[in-house]
Amino acid sequence: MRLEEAAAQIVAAGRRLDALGWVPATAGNFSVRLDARRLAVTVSGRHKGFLTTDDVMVVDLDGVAEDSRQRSSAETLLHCGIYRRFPEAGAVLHGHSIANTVLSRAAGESLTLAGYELLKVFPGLPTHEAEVAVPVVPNDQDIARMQRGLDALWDGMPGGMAAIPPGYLIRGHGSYVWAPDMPSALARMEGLEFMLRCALEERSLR
Ligand SMILES: CSCCC(=O)C(=O)COP(=O)(O)O
Ligand SMILES: [Zn+2]
Repeated sequence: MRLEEAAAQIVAAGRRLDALGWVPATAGNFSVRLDARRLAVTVSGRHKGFLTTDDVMVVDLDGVAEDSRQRSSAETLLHCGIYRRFPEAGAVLHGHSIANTVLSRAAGESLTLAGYELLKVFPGLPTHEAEVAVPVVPNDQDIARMQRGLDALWDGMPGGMAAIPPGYLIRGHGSYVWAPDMPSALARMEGLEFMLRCALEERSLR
């Protein structure tokens, strides 16, 4: 994909997720795969609801910036980790919603979503009669170390690549989702966040 098109998609995604309240302050980061070796990713520290195409830059799959004067997202290596592992990933979204933050603090090593119609946003689930165990990983300011932990987790998951859910939660921090393209990534994030919000509300009813 051309950088201009990717940047326009990222700017629009920022507006959408800001309208939903999932990227408060300067939280969140987004990316789109450009080709086999490069991705377009948000510049660090910008408010994601007010992005312009100048707030999107190019890095390689090791997180090295094409233009060394620009500083990419502090979490760039998590985006790279997804594109490196999942060849079908074309867009990655990260947000900090209240639901993902609160539930990830309370959860164990995964958070199971079961019985929701919106489970169909995940691949290979044609019915609500299913469950997805969304991994919950520890937060860590050392992002390279966090990515090594994710790689170890994915390596150890039974069922191979197809069984790995296209998203995870970072405890007390936020969610990551990915999909083949930006519209699908937005749909997955909205679906995941809807189910997390439901789970949170169900807990408050108990
Ligand atoms: C104020 S949010 C703290 C950093 C973070 O978690 C985030 O998602 C945004 O960081 P970035 O460097 O991508 O702007
Ligand atoms: Zn974050």
